[in-house]
Amino acid sequence: MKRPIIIALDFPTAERALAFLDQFPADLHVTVKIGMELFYAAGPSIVTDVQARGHAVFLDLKLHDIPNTVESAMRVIGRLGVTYTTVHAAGGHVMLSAAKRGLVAGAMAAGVTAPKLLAITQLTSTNQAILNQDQQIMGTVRASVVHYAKLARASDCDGVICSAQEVQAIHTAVGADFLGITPGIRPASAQSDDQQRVMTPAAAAKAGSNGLVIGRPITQAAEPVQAYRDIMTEWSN
Ligand SMILES: O=C(O)c1cc(=O)[nH]c(=O)n1[C@@H]1O[C@H](COP(=O)(O)O)[C@@H](O)[C@H]1O
Repeated sequence: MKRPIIIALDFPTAERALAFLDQFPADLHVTVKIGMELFYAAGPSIVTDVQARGHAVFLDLKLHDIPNTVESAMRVIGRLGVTYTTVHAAGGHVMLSAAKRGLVAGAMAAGVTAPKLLAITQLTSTNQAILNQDQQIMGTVRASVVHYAKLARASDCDGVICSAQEVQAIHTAVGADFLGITPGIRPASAQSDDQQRVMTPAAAAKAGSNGLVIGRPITQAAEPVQAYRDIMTEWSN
């Protein structure tokens, strides 16, 4: 399976997001992530606007609620024809299974392929201190991430979102066919920011990442298309 670079379209309006995206030649067929900021601002029409330009959509709404609510919301998302969507693994087995059920039912009703369901493990902004003190989860970040990956696999998810630092351990624990999609990607020269568990594109490729999620290193670059191409070169070599 092709390993995508997923551009996080973290913009406050549809106009800005689409103006940014329209710099990319249509034949590049980039995959873009629509997250909470853009979706809440622009509504579901932003999904069709991006799809109409020939790009695949990762709809990242990180659902985390009671199982019945998550299943109903996923039934709606399942109809949209997106390629990936997300749920928080911390919601537990019953909620994760309900999410999958809702997605499949929605996709079947609309006659589209069901999105791949990715469970958020520990956010890449979480470090050891946040895990142990704020979340009161003892043990290492890696152990918590691998635990959530096992839970996600047992709950019929297609993969997880994690740091590239944990991908190898996840593939060893639950199988190489389980997707480990990795944000927190930073070129070696980047300044530090809110991301805590970071890796370069080349290191993520070597670790076995199944796809990169990248926002600011592309969206805030002076030349976004060139930045995308440079990361693609590093990722594919
Ligand atoms: O679910 C995500 O996409 C996600 C999970 C995670 O653990 N860390 C993380 O950074 N993300 C998202 O990945 C993108 C990263 O953006 P940059 O930090 O700008 O590259 C943002 O849209 C985040 O919402």
